[in-house]
Amino acid sequence: MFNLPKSQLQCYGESVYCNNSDILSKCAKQETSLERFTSVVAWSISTMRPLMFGVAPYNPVLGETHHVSRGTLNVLLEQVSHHPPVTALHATDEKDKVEIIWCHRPVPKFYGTHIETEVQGKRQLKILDRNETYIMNSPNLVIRFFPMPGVDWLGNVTIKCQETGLEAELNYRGNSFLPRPSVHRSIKGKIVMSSSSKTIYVVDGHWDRIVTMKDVFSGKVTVIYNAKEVIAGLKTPTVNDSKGILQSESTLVWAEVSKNILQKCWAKAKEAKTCIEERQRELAREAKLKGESWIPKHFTISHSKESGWDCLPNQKLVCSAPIIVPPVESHDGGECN
Ligand SMILES: CC(C)CCC[C@@H](C)[C@H]1CC[C@H]2[C@@H]3CC=C4C[C@@H](O)CC[C@]4(C)[C@H]3CC[C@]12C
Repeated sequence: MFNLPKSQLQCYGESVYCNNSDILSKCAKQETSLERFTSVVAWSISTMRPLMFGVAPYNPVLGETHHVSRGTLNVLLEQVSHHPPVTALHATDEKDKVEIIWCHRPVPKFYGTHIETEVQGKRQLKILDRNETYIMNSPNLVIRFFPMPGVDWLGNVTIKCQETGLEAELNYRGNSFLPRPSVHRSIKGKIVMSSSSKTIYVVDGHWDRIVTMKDVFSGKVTVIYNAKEVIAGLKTPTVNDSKGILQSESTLVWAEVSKNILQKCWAKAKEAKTCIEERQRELAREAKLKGESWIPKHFTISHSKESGWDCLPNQKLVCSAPIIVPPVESHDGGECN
């Protein structure tokens, strides 16, 4: 398998900081709890993007970080464990008063025709002004080799807001054998009031195209998510202040490997990658000898058999980053608001 010239940390980060429309601030701005909830559902879908087959991001080294800002949204990721791999994400936006905390541990299972990676761990989105926390999970990632090569999201996602009692059940589906476009990358689900288990909206569509919701009382159908609008024409983050970049930053850690991949110098890329992995093994060996356990810089991690891995950010706010996502030009009359 070839490497994408970026790290897994960057892939996780992109799903938060690379949005064309302001789908995240919409979650905070909506007036009613039901509107906020449906916006959170749309945001959750926006983090599930189509991934490329045949290319994999780098496996992050322990302590690797990725720190990027987009407008007032500051995102910080850290690889808090290497064996097993655990990635933590913290993002805050002081203007919109939202906070995101993710803690993920991918667990791949190998089958003859595909690899199914369960993405364990939870995602939290907090709307601070309203004192609301939305807790959700990630679907599984399926890398299929046969009969049609492809990467897809599969399985169930639950989104819950305890404060308002609203809940969503989403089911990501795909083709198992027969290629049927209506099923391919489809998503079906419902939004319910958990106390009465009454369905309010039925969610239907395709996560790589359009997702709608239908009001079960009035029958009215509205588009809640349009993949094209949200993820088309995304901007690559750029370095704004090269002196401010941490030694542990993904773009710096993997710079040599990425440079060689982009120049198609495969042997050199491989050499640089082996070098990073060797150093990682060496550090792990030393730490083991000293009986030291690794302490992440930006998160406090906990682990239990029942609830798995959990990460709590050490800082209340993420500071602005030396790498920024350039603003989208709104030449067509502010389409992106
Ligand atoms: C055994 C080998 C081939 C498996 C390699 C799996 C790698 C490529 C998988 C494992 C977990 C995956 C990540 C799981 C969750 C997310 C969050 C989502 O919002 C964007 C994609 C992203 C960031 C995935 C990118 C690909 C990923 C890093």
